[in-house]
Amino acid sequence: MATVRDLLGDIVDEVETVLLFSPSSSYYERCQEVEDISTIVVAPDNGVGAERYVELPLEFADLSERIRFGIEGALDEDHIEEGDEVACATKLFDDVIDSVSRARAGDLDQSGVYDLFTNSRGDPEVIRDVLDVAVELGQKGQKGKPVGALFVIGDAGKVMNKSRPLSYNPFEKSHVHVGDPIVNVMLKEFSRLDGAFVISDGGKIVSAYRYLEPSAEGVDIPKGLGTRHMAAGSITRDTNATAVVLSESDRLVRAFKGGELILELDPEEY
Ligand SMILES: Nc1ncnc2c1ncn2[C@@H]1O[C@H](COP(=O)(O)OP(=O)(O)OP(=O)(O)O)[C@@H](O)[C@H]1O
Ligand SMILES: [Mn+2]
Repeated sequence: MATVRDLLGDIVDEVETVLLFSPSSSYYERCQEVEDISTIVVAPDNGVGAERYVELPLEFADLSERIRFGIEGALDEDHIEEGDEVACATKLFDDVIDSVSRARAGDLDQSGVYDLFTNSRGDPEVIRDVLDVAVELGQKGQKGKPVGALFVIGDAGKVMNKSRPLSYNPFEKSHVHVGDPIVNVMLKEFSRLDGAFVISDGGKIVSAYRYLEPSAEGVDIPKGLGTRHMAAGSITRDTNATAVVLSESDRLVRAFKGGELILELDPEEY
């Protein structure tokens, strides 16, 4: 009689590398005791002190996104090589690791999300902080009403040249950065009015209320999205900036880079 283990054990057959997504330290320790495997921890922080580690900038609600990010990160950090068979152990329904997927490194489509964080002009923490603000704004809205917002991160000089002010700039001469709790409150407050926030590579808020005037020629954004998203897509093709948009109408958060939609998040799932 075959057992469930015979049937499902195939998933990890001849696998030499395990990617552990956000393991507890006891789980990580148990993994260290397994012979002939190399372990890579993929998590928001390296609390377990893993030797091989990939930082996860956000907890992807979509499991395949999370796994692709981990594998791309492990490849980029040279923890694994293309063609390696890896097992990915993740939390899906529970707060403990409850699922395993097998993949061959390099075979999955590039997600673009890893690239968004590692190869953008803006620092990865700045992009993450802006995504956090957009997600929070999407969850809460402005006094309960849905609100839209547009953040342009990186290459700020060029972005300023391709835009003009709609109103006085409340951040003129100030030296404030995203991620600072007070600033996050300000960003949410100012998002009631029109236009875009312009943020430097390092996270300094350069301006609010900018009307972007990039050329939209040849920019292909999904149908149904309006001028805010078109402006976001276009500015990232005209400059090396990354754009993060919260939609007032469908309440999703999207990121654009190089003129393309890279990431779509539902704030309700975070
Ligand atoms: N070029 C631009 N630069 C900065 N802000 C813009 C630009 N175009 C539009 N916006 C902002 O986007 C708002 C919404 O415009 P619109 O409804 O056409 O965009 P949308 O892509 O459908 O966004 P949403 O999903 O939030 O409705 C405008 O009121 C304005 O504040
Ligand atoms: Mn609209």
